[in-house]
Amino acid sequence: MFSFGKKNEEKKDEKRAAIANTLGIDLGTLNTVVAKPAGDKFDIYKIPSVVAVKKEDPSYVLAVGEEAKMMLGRTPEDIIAVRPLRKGVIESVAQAEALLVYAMELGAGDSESIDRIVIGIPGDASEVERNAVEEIGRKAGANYVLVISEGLAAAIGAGLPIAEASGTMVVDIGAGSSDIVVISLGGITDIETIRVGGDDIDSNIVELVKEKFNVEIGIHEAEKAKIEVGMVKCSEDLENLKTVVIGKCMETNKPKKVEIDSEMVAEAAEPLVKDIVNSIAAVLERLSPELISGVYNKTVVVGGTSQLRGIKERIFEEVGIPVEISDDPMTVVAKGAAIVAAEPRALEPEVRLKAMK
Ligand SMILES: Nc1ncnc2c1ncn2[C@@H]1O[C@H](COP(=O)(O)OP(=O)(O)OP(=O)(O)O)[C@@H](O)[C@H]1O
Repeated sequence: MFSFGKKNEEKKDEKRAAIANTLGIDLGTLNTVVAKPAGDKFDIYKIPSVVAVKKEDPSYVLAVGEEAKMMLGRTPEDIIAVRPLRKGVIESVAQAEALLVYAMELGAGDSESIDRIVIGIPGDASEVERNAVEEIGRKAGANYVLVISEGLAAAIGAGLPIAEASGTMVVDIGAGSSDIVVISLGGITDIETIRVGGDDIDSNIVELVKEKFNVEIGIHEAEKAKIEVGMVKCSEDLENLKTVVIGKCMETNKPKKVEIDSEMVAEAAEPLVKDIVNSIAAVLERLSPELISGVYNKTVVVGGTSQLRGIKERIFEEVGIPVEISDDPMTVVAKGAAIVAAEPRALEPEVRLKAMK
């Protein structure tokens, strides 16, 4: 692909054509994000990671993405709407393939086909899981499929100095899994993955509402409340916001309004927050002193759950690292993957060495 010795214009045309047929994909538990390089920007497509299938034959896919999401919990008896990934892991290969084919079609747009895709998956994915995703990518029609850690993709997408020897860190708090990744010289030097994320906050909110008000609310209502008023415990005096959700009274079975406030969300988020700070602390314990100043100077938090108020303050209070919250937390992984797809040599050793000179 990168044939040296050709005339500059020829090389540029080749590169443009190659980039037009590349995609970066963040195959997420909740959302699948597709980034397609377009000049020096990206076209972004966001798809709910949901497929609707026949109950009798779960490999028979009826709808994907937004259309399937509308069916979650509301489907007729013979149809079920499911998420192909759970906690960042593929649960059904046939359903994940349908999701990926849809994502690739959306990303391909007018291009006839997609040559190269790079897919971000959780950092602790096993060899079997990695191979399964690669296989799905090839089955979905890509000639070249590379699977990389979401954390590394996020660092590249966030523009962190990954090639430098001084080190940098990414904390990616997603829906079903979270990664803490230390990167230096273009490669991962340490990683801690926990299979928890924003989804766990939602189910904790459902439980708390049941306990406190004897009312059952849907998981979507819980997520909506979390996004509207969410915060985490920290020493900063954050405003206690309030919102109202409707659930089913467990005594009367009638609809009942309940108020959810920021403090309740913070309580629901506490187990996840503790897991995150403990994982960062574990990484810091293992961190070489050569990398500590790089990590201190440049740690970025990405992923949808990074948007909870107070997370930046809480991490600093607990582990002493000043972090930056990405202003683009939900698309950086796909963007980073797209950069690697368009320029696979971004990860090659000679590029890392060059970056050291
Ligand atoms: N403003 C917000 N405040 C708090 N949480 C949010 C906000 N917006 C989205 N989220 C949460 O972020 C999570 C989705 O984030 P993201 O898209 O990064 O995850 P994912 O890539 O699908 O999951 P994973 O990386 O675990 O596979 C969900 O739990 C969602 O509820």
